[in-house]
Amino acid sequence: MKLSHLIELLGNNLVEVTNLNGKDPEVNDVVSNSRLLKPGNLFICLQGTSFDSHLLAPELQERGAAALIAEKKIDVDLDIPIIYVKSSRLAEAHLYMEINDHPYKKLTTIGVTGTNGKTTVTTLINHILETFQRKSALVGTVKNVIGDYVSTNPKNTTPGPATLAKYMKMAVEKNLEYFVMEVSSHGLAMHRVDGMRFDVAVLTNVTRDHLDFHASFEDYYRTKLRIFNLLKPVGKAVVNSDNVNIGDIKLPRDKIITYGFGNESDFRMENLEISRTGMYFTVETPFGSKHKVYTRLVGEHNAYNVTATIATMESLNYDTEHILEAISTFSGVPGRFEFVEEATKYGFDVLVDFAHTPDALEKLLKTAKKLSEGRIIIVFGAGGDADKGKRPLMGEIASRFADVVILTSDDPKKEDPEEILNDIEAGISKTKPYLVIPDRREAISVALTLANRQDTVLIAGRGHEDYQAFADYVVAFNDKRVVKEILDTKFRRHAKR
Ligand SMILES: CC(=O)N[C@H]1[C@@H](OP(=O)(O)OP(=O)(O)OC[C@H]2O[C@@H](n3ccc(=O)[nH]c3=O)[C@H](O)[C@@H]2O)O[C@H](CO)[C@@H](O)[C@@H]1O[C@H](C)C(=O)N[C@@H](C)C(=O)N[C@H](CCC(=O)O)C(=O)O
Ligand SMILES: Nc1ncnc2c1ncn2[C@@H]1O[C@H](COP(=O)(O)OP(=O)(O)OP(=O)(O)O)[C@@H](O)[C@H]1O
Repeated sequence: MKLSHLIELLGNNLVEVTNLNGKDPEVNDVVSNSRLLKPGNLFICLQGTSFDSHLLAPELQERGAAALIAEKKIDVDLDIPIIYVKSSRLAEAHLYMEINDHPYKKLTTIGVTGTNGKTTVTTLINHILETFQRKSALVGTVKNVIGDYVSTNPKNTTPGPATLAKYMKMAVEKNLEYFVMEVSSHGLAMHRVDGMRFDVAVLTNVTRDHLDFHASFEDYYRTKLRIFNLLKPVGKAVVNSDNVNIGDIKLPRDKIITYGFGNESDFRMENLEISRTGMYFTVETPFGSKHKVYTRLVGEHNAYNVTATIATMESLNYDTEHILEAISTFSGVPGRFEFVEEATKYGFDVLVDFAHTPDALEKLLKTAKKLSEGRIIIVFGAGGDADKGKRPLMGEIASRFADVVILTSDDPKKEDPEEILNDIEAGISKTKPYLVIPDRREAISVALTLANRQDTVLIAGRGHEDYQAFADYVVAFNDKRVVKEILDTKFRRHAKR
């Protein structure tokens, strides 16, 4: 394709074009990673979070780039055209979709954003679609599945524009019909999804997280709302109106479908009954029908996730009773409110959960308290290189709801694990027993040893993850596996008779 065609697509992102000299070179591909550059490519330079690829400009020309896109002045003499834009990331998002023939147009696209619940909702939607024998791709934190292509533990929850466009094109080539994806606030802020449009965009909730990246809670909240600028003309917004003020969404009311316990919700929940093995509740639809819902998921937060899913599927014209049948067979996402069944023979419960925000931790603790007849013992930490301000809040919540708190390492990354623990400890009430045991295996072992019959041990923060990342090394670690190993090899307590 001609460079002039790609320039036209930049719209008001375009600032100026230099070095064109009457030429209109042929461009054979678009690329933003220099390691992948081939002669004839249009290269997008951008100021990244750790690297500035504008600095590579002379090398890129030398290696045959047809032209460059830049968002900063390139102060070296080049012969190839330079297209200056306001935002290289925005250009990236649009151009990758263009060269992949806008695959989102051939798919029914569902994007789920929110602080918590994205993986649960996307996985449940995907499960329902599979039950209806619809072919669907799933993209998110735990895995990316596009037909027979599967990648586990992806680098990003929301892939960058190049990978996203590649996945969508793959989905079209594999004759898939749906594309269900998690949309993180980083993804929205970095324009990763700006080149595509959604048939349904879901907002599960916005509570404190990522304030290392976003300037303020307001900025984080507004970033989440940006997903609603990316709807297809037929698109619908599905919103938790108990948490989000729908007046903040700049869409006509008939484009917004709300859900919650509140009286004004379009999909209104009531009569929630929670047990260890699942929940029953009622959902009243905007059409006035009332439905009894059964789900194997546990916790009020999961009632929200299930109802978000019902609203989404209804908006795509699926029959409510069939949706509910499919929901009843969903066993959940690994590492989310997952019991380690091996512990029950000792008379106590062990639960692994991915709660790593104050809100998720509170929801987890409240649910566990409802279900447990004994004490709640919680083992948790906080991830490194991330929002530090949430740490004391998590400490405060843990000591408010749990009987015994054991602070340990989560995923310290480049931070000193002891400092992370100090940050959490600052929020802990000193009137309750708590321990600080940096080694996660040891912390879990102590929690299991302390557990009496009928107690519940919560191991929070790592969920399905099977590693812990430290400054210079990564260790294999999966909470559920470690619990089983400790019970199998070290536990000397008599099993329940
Ligand atoms: C901090 C951050 O978010 N970084 C993301 C960002 O990277 P970046 O573009 O800033 O990368 P960079 O290394 O500075 O490079 C800048 C540019 O130079 C190019 N480059 C770089 C080196 C080189 O030799 N040649 C070259 O051309 C790069 O291709 C890039 O275009 O854009 C990339 C593509 O979109 C992302 O993969 C990458 O995510 C990193 C891996 C990451 O860890 N991000 C986390 C914070 C994140 O995004 N998390 C959310 C989930 C959050 C949650 O809910 O918990 C997510 O959606 O994953
Ligand atoms: N609707 C919800 N409201 C509050 N907390 C929730 C909700 N759904 C799940 N959680 C909590 O968040 C944890 C992670 O759930 P899930 O993986 O579905 O969310 P997520 O948004 O994908 O998280 P992440 O982006 O960090 O991967 C769960 O283990 C649970 O503790």
